[in-house]
Order: sequence, then C-alpha cells, then structure tokens
Amino acid sequence: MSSVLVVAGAVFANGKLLIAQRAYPPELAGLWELPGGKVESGETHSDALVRELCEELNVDVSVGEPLSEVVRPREGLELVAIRARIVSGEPRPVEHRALRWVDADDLIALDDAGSVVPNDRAWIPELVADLRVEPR
Ligand SMILES: Nc1nc2c([nH]c(=O)n2[C@H]2C[C@H](O)[C@@H](COP(=O)(O)OP(=O)(O)OP(=O)(O)O)O2)c(=O)[nH]1
Repeated sequence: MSSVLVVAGAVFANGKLLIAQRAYPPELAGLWELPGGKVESGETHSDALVRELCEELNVDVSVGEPLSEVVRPREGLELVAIRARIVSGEPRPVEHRALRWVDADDLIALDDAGSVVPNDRAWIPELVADLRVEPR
C-alpha cells in the first residue's frame, strides 16, 4: 500500500510563527495549520516544502530541522513538520483563507478555542517552546 507523506512548514520570523487558515475541505475549513502539502515522488522532504511554500505562500524558504514529533493519524498517512525561514517574498494566502503571525500565547489561545487542525495539535508544545526562545 502506498502511503502519503505530508510536510508542513514551521516558518519563524521576528519571534513569531506563520500559520494558515484552511479553506477546504469543509471539516477543516476555518481551522489553522502549518502550510504545506504532500511530498511527490522523487522529492526530498526539503524539496517538497520549498515547492509547497512557494505555491501556497509565494515565498522562497530555507529549510531547517524537523520537529521531533511525527504525526501518524492513521495507517498510510504521516505528517512531518519542518522549521523554515523566508529567504525572499512576503507571504500571501494563495490557497488559504488567511495567514497570521502568532506568538506563543496566541497559539495556545487558538488551540484552547479548538481552532487548530486536530492532527497539528501534537506539534504545539514544541512550537510554543521554540516561540519562547525565538528572538524578537
Ligand atoms: N498542509 C497541511 N496539511 C495538513 C496539516 N495537518 C493535516 O492533517 N494535514 C492534512 C490535510 C490534508 O489531508 C493533507 C495535506 O493536504 P493539502 O491539501 O494541504 O496538500 P496538497 O496541496 O499536497 O494536496 P492536494 O490539494 O493536492 O490534494 O494533510 C498541516 O498542518 N498542513
């Protein structure tokens, strides 16, 4: 059975994390996620993240270290989050409803409000820890 691998970008700048509000499917629309998408055949995780963030945000990124938590919501689906920084461009919500830069408290509040994509909740402690040490 072929499995689907999704890479999501934890893009940090100026002490904040970039999150994106899904526009589809209906059950996820309105919830916030890390922008990204499926790794295509022949791509590395890094290649896929660079391509997805170019398509979805219209930015070029440099790719850093993955978060340690790999999310496996079901058989055949694996989600990896990778830290990234913008090298050029100003992010625009090409495929999302909106974009937002959040600090640790904002992210915790969104999670408490049930506004984070369920699969991404496992990444929140690590993202919050990063945000607490991220230079402003
Ligand atoms: N991009 C992204 N997808 C996520 C996250 N968490 C999560 O469960 N997903 C799921 C939703 C989708 O089922 C799948 C990725 O789909 P997608 O729609 O973002 O990716 P894509 O552009 O490659 O897909 P497609 O529209 O071509 O089908 O992973 C996340 O943080 N970011």
